[in-house]
Amino acid sequence: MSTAAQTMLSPASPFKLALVQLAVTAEKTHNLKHAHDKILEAGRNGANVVVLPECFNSPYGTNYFPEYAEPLQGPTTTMLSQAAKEAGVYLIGGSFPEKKDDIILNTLTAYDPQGNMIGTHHKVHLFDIDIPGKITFKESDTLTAGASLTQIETEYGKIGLGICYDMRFPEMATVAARKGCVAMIYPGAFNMTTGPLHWELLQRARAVDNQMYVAACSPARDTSANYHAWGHSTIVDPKGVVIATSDENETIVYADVDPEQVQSTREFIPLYNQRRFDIYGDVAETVNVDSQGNGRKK
Ligand SMILES: O=C(O)CCC(=O)C(=O)O
Repeated sequence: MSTAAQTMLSPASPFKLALVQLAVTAEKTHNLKHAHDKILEAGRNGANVVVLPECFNSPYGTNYFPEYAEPLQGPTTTMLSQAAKEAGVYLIGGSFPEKKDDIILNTLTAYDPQGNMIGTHHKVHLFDIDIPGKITFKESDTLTAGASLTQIETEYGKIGLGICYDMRFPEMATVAARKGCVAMIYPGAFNMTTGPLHWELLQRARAVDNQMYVAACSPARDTSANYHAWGHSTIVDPKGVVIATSDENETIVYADVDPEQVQSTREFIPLYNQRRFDIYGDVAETVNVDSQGNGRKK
């Protein structure tokens, strides 16, 4: 292990990662209780870090966001904090529509095993696409985008966070990797058009580019809902190999994450230390905006 690569990684130890591919309904109270039960189940099965899907407390759809939105301190984060503490796990609590003054954000909150909130991420790239005859979706109709990147510190090392469409923007994962994260984790909810095309490919791409673990956690597919999630929650290792995945049904996907794999991958194929920042600059240095957008390059 070269010193240069070692110093870029935060102190880290192996952990068991669990992705809860939750069956989400239109009933918020039920979703919260069900998510709570599944977090505890993952904890009983030995998980150290548990992840929920994007928009786990409401159906996914721009029309639902205003109806289900709640303040940051509300029933959803109360449940998440309690569940993290009861299960004794780090919890990357999916996302929910957060009402903040007169705007709605797609918000991810993360907790330590004592139930303290240790990070929030507001989806930075809103899902606005139009594939004629297939899917049209415009999150920006009701949501406001976040303006900063988020990495959390855990006893297992640093973890970078994004939400779904954020996965398509490679800079986010690259910044996280260069800031010493061992994994990039995305609660997400791809669909039946882009899911089969890109869901796994994007995760493998982010993993192989950055030589880090990448995981994405989807809701289970509900064919009676308006939006049919792709499912297939997946964990990819730093070599780009899928080490755990699923179909579209409710399940919990588990894998062991070993930060040593990040180090050895970077040693065998030393991209990490071969970057030519003298030619194109270091994205981790140039992208450093706070929640107000200060620091953004003009
Ligand atoms: O990027 C995609 O294809 C899907 C993104 C998405 O569903 C989302 O951001 O919620």
